[in-house]
Amino acid sequence: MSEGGKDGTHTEHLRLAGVVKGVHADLRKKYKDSSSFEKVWEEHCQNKQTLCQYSDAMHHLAVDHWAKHPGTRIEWTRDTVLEYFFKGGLIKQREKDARRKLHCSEKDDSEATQNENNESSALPEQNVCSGAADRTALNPRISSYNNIVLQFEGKIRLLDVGSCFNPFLDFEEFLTIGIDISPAKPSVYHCDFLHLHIMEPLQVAPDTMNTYFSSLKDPILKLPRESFHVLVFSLLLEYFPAPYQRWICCQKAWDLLMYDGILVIITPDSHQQHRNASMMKSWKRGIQSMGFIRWRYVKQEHLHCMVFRKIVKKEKEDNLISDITPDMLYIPQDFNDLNMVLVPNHSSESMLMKDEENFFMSTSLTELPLFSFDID
Ligand SMILES: C[S@@+](CC[C@H](N)C(=O)[O-])C[C@H]1O[C@@H](n2cnc3c(N)ncnc32)[C@H](O)[C@@H]1O
Repeated sequence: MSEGGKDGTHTEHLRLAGVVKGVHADLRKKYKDSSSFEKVWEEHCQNKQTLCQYSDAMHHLAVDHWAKHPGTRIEWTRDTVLEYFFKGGLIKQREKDARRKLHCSEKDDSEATQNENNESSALPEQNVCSGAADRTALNPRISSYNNIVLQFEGKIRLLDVGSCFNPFLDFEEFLTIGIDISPAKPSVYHCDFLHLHIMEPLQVAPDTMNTYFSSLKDPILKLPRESFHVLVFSLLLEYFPAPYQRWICCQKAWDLLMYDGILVIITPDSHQQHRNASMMKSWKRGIQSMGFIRWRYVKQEHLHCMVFRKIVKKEKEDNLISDITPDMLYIPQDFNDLNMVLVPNHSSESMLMKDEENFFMSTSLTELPLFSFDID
């Protein structure tokens, strides 16, 4: 490619990144200046021109500038989902659950009470010790708990929230439903996930379920509880200016997933892994308090990639006495006005966030993991 061509590509990359970051910055500013987020969000969703510019820019950024090589967040998600369901991931977790349950019952027999006043008492693994397995047997809503791994005559049902350009559609292992407030492709359904209504579960056979999801009507206003094997939030949560919106999204993910289903969260961060380690710990604790357990965490050069498995939710009382709040799903941009810098010659897109900057400016998101671990 000629120098002129490279320059042209670089300029276009900067322009697209500017559009995306400009929309994020504008939304955050309006949220900070307003007392009603609902109003800000409603106006945002009605601003079709801005939304279309954003989705078009995001689509081109992802397809023309980031995804020139294999190994993107999309491939990482696909490989990880397949590993979890088909290459022993889930089975190993179930074996660990069984061992833990055995260990807990042995412990219960030998020690009547041991006051463990430490952080681990807030972890969902303790659910198993505190009777969650019994609740699983008793609660009819949890009837799918033991079936999920056996139900794959069909495809893995995957709900891609904030899908934009439907990057998972072509993977034949998945029955993909892409939803977005502003789809960049006709195959993506219009849907505001924040206002999605959750219906009662469909009590039907898996193939009937798949037929149901293959014939959804646009826009999507409601979806049945406990019907997806996978939910994906790829570059979604940081779009929202308020932590409680991220919280609502994770709670809805829990509602929509089958037991043992997984929530994949991918969020940008171009710093070294340790820089925002406390933020990731906070996310982990907050999300786990909703009835998830983190199965995998990978830090790539520009991304945090997380997988949470849906387990039995803790009893409400546990959360009431704890310090769990939606603010745990914070991002640096929430309170870091110092991160705002003015970029000359970018007029309306001049408010750029340093924490987002390296990410959206990076030429490809294909780096190998810097850091990765499973839950134990
Ligand atoms: C940064 S883009 C990510 C696109 C794609 N997931 C990816 O990884 O490249 C964020 C997307 O989330 C969408 N979005 C934001 N809020 C949403 C909501 N409440 N419901 C559905 N989609 C939403 C935006 O329209 C945008 O397309």
